[in-house]
Amino acid sequence: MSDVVKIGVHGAAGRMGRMIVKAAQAGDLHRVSLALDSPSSPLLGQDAGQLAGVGNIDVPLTRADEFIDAPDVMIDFSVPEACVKIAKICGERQIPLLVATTGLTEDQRKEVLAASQMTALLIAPNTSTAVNLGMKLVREAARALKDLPDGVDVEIVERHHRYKADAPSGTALKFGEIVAAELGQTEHVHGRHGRTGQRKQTEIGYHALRTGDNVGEHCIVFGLLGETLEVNVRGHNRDSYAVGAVNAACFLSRQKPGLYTMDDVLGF
Ligand SMILES: NC(=O)C1=CN([C@@H]2O[C@H](COP(=O)(O)OP(=O)(O)OC[C@H]3O[C@@H](n4cnc5c(N)ncnc54)[C@H](OP(=O)(O)O)[C@@H]3O)[C@@H](O)[C@H]2O)C=CC1
Ligand SMILES: O=C(O)C1=N[C@H](C(=O)O)C[C@H](O)C1
Repeated sequence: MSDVVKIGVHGAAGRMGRMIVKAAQAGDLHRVSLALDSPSSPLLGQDAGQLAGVGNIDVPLTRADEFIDAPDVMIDFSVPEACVKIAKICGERQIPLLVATTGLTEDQRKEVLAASQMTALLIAPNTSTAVNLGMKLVREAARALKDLPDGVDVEIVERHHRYKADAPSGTALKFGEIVAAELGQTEHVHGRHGRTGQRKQTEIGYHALRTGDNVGEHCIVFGLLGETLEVNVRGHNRDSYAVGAVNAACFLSRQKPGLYTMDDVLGF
């Protein structure tokens, strides 16, 4: 039996989907066997490799609601509504699934999570190694600063390209979740405007910049009296997300049903 991991890409014609196709075709450990996209995509039928700029790979872009042959693992970089649908299919067909799509509502996230009862599932708002290491550093910083007599103010600034549809980023929300768990913050404040009054100690602030073609930057600010600590991660291009996603997918393809994290993949 071939050891080459057959990868399905959901959202394959998108900015990230094309990067995933390119990364999945590199080397000899994995290959794209399925490329799915919107049933209304004008690109249906076109070769996924051609769309990704890597030449013909004999994998046509196919409607996400009409695929027969199951891959060894599915990678989802799509939109929330489609993510929920593919998670249901992958759960029912026991296809391991990496969910990278962000902007899901709490109800949508719960629907996706149900798939982990039947197959291996990893929900990763960010598949970059540097970002996930940054999350580890932020957890340590919050843990170290949580009992300061004068307190610590945490604000998260994220920067993304003008095309991004959700705000703040899923990565920023995950950073906030990590900080809140350590500091016990309960109020997530998105932007500020008007006479807000003094900042409360229970707040975490989020600020989203949308400019140009920024592929993703996150700065977690720990404000103390007299000094500031910042953890900053900046993407140069989308390669870090794509390589991280393909590595995570190959990890998932070997796992039993259950919920996994990027820390499991990276060994952090
Ligand atoms: N976890 C991570 O590391 C990262 C996560 N992301 C996240 O990935 C997601 C995608 O980002 P990006 O690639 O920039 O976005 P794009 O909009 O470029 O890609 C989304 C793709 O999904 C397709 N799509 C829309 N509706 C459906 C459907 N019903 N079924 C299947 N496919 C559908 C879109 O097709 P169409 O254009 O025709 O609508 C498009 O091809 C975002 O949520 C983003 O936040 C991004 C980078 C890194
Ligand atoms: O939309 C993007 O581009 C990105 N989205 C993800 C998020 O919302 O965290 C990950 C990365 O920051 C790029």
